[in-house]
Parts: sequence; C-alpha cells; structure tokens
Amino acid sequence: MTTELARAESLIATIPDFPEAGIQFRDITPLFADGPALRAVVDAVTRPFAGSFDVVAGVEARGFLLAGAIANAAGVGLIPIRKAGKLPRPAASITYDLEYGTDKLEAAQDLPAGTRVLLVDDILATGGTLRAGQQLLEQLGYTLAGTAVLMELVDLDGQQVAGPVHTLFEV
Ligand SMILES: O=P(O)(O)OC[C@H]1O[C@H](OP(=O)(O)OP(=O)(O)O)[C@H](O)[C@@H]1O
Ligand SMILES: Nc1ncnc2[nH]cnc12
Repeated sequence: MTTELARAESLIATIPDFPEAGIQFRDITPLFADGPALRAVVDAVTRPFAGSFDVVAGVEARGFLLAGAIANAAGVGLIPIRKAGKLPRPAASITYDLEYGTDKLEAAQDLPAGTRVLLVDDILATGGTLRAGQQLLEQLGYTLAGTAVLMELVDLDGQQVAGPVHTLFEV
C-alpha cells in the first residue's frame, strides 16, 4: 500500500456504539474531507476496473460520495441507487437486510440494457446492501463490471453475500 493510501486509511475514525450499542461505526468523513486522501482512494478503487465500465453506480447516501468522485475522475456518468420513495420514476426496487435494520433500494432506468456498471459503496459489512444493489442493476438489464468499496469489515463476511468485492482497506 502506498504512503498516501496508508495515511487515508488512518483518517477513518472508529466510533463505538453508533448508531446502536455494540456497533463499531467506521466514520469515513475525515478521509473525504482530505483532498489528497480522497484522490488516492478514488484512484485505487477504480484502477482494477479501468476501461471496463461505462458508468458508476453508488448506493445512497455514503456511496454517492465515492461514486460521484469516481465518475468525475473517470469521465463517465453516475447512476444513483436510492433509498425507497426518493425517485419519481423507479424502474426497479429491492428490500434488503442491514447490519442494523432493513431498507429498500430503488433505481431508474436511464441507460440501455447491457451498459457496463461499476457498483461502489463506502463499506462492505454484511454485504446485504451491495447484493441488493447488484440485483437491482441486474433487474435493469445492466452488466456488472465490478463491485468495489473503501473498507471491508471482514468479520461480517460480506464477500460470501456480495463477492467478489474489491476492497482497499480491511478491518
Ligand atoms: O454490508 P451491509 O451490512 O449492507 O452494510 C453496508 C451499508 O451500510 C451503510 O449504509 P447505511 O444504510 O447505514 O446508509 P447511509 O449510507 O445512508 O449512511 C454503508 O454506507 C453501506 O451502504
Ligand atoms: N460498522 C459500520 N460502520 C459504518 N458503516 C456501516 N455500515 C454497516 N456497518 C457499518
């Protein structure tokens, strides 16, 4: 790992008992606030998929931050995968389990079937969110170019649910 990536990793804070007792919350906001760290992680998340995707999809809300930065750096567009009830024209939806609770994701159909999509999010925990995102993209007829995150919580074994997921940092 480069020095810049190691520094970026060191900026992720661990907050005990948020949003509920027993959860060690990994807070990426200090990393996103740091320009060189953000650039380093955007480059490293994208590198294995260079040239193999037409568009980036990000999962609301934290996934939007990474997806927007990657899309801009790669010069491609962005598909927002949103929590239920936010999109005026949802074309696909799916309910899924989280490390804490359940949620529902939706996406619009703004691109043709067969479009190659790189799916990104900040954290891989149980894998439920990214699996749901993959299934949503499949419902829309898109081709999954790959799935990538900043950080994987390895004890939760999300790779079994949503793998293979390219991850920069493991904890
Ligand atoms: O692998 P999983 O167990 O599914 O968990 C990972 C998901 O949990 C968090 O999102 P959250 O739903 O808390 O929403 P947020 O991005 O709006 O904070 C995180 O940003 C991932 O999307
Ligand atoms: N422990 C955790 N920290 C931050 N985001 C998460 N999403 C799911 N689990 C999480």
